[in-house]
Amino acid sequence: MELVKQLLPLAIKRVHPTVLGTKPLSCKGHSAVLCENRILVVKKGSKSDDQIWFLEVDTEYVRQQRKKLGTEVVAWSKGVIGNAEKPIVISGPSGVGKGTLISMLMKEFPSMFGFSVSHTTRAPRNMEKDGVHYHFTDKSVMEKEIKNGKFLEFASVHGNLYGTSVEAVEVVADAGKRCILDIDVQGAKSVRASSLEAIFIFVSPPSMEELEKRLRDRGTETEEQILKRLRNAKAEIEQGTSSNIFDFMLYNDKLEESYEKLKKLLGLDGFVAASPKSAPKEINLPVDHSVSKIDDKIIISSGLEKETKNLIMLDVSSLKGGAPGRTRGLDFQVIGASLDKLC
Ligand SMILES: Nc1ncnc2c1ncn2[C@@H]1O[C@H](COP(=O)(O)OP(=O)(O)OP(=O)(O)O)[C@@H](O)[C@H]1O
Ligand SMILES: Nc1nc2c(ncn2[C@@H]2O[C@H](COP(=O)(O)O)[C@@H](O)[C@H]2O)c(=O)[nH]1
Repeated sequence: MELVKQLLPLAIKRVHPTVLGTKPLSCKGHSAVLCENRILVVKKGSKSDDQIWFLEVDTEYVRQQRKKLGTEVVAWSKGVIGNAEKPIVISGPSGVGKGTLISMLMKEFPSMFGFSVSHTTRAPRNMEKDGVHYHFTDKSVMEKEIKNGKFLEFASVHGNLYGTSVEAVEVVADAGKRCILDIDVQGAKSVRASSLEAIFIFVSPPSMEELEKRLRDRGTETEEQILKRLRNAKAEIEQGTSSNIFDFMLYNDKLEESYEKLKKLLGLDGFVAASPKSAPKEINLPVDHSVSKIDDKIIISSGLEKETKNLIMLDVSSLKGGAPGRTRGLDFQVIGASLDKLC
């Protein structure tokens, strides 16, 4: 009822809110039901991985963005089946080995992790591919997109803009994978302050001398850029090790040992990468259906006569996450042909 009170004046005044998040593609119709601070939308005739969407109207993220953008805001978040775990934010000074550790993880567990491809205004390095390593972008374009609320976080790092778009995180969740973000300390601080639940790891070098050696040996930066990155590294290490942004510190001395420690803190030590993923329970919702809500349960019913009704239940209390990004943990239960059990 509170949400209706909030939405009604907007509808009467014909307020056009800023719409954040990727919008659902059009479909043959939809049903919708109010769930506290968001509207659950069931698309008709869509594929099983694109049936449930949430239009967030008064969630923490929406309130934050409303304040930040100074306009009315709503945000889309797609419901994804299964329970992919929280994203992982990996931070640390340039050259410490974040990218190397992430590549090792993605190589060993390709079906488990997906990389959040950031936007940047810096020029591509020799081997870097647009859309794979970064989305290489013009400064003016990126600044406009920042104003339009496209980014979960952004920062000016070593003289260039870098940012994580909401879409970059959503693409990974859609693939049913756990998202890894490689971002600087300012970015980690912004994500920590946002409503995206994540775990935060700070990678630190054995010494400044070793950090400098790694940066120089990598051979990707000019002398001027190396010196700038090393100057910034001191402040980043100070912030990373003294603030309460990070859940874990990872000391990257010997690479293989550090990788084993990383796997341990992610609960992956002894995990057999080839073990089959438990298949998520997919249900094709009927095209003709109605949706209702009983306490925390959403009931999707099809069939006209009471005796022939097919009932599918979704427990909204077990949902996790939401905008920015996907709403995880959709779990449908076929509960047969009677509502009596629930009432
Ligand atoms: N434990 C290690 N011991 C020695 N060399 C390492 C170690 N970890 C990474 N390196 C090397 O250090 C260099 C920098 O690593 P990497 O590119 O992964 O750093 P990064 O933290 O991702 O840097 P940036 O933030 O600039 O992207 C690479 O050449 C890599 O091979
Ligand atoms: N705040 C953000 N920082 C980012 C993002 N993507 C990368 N980075 C950080 O930038 C530096 C430099 O990266 P490089 O590729 O130029 O060497 C490094 O510390 C990255 O972690 C981002 O989206 N947001």
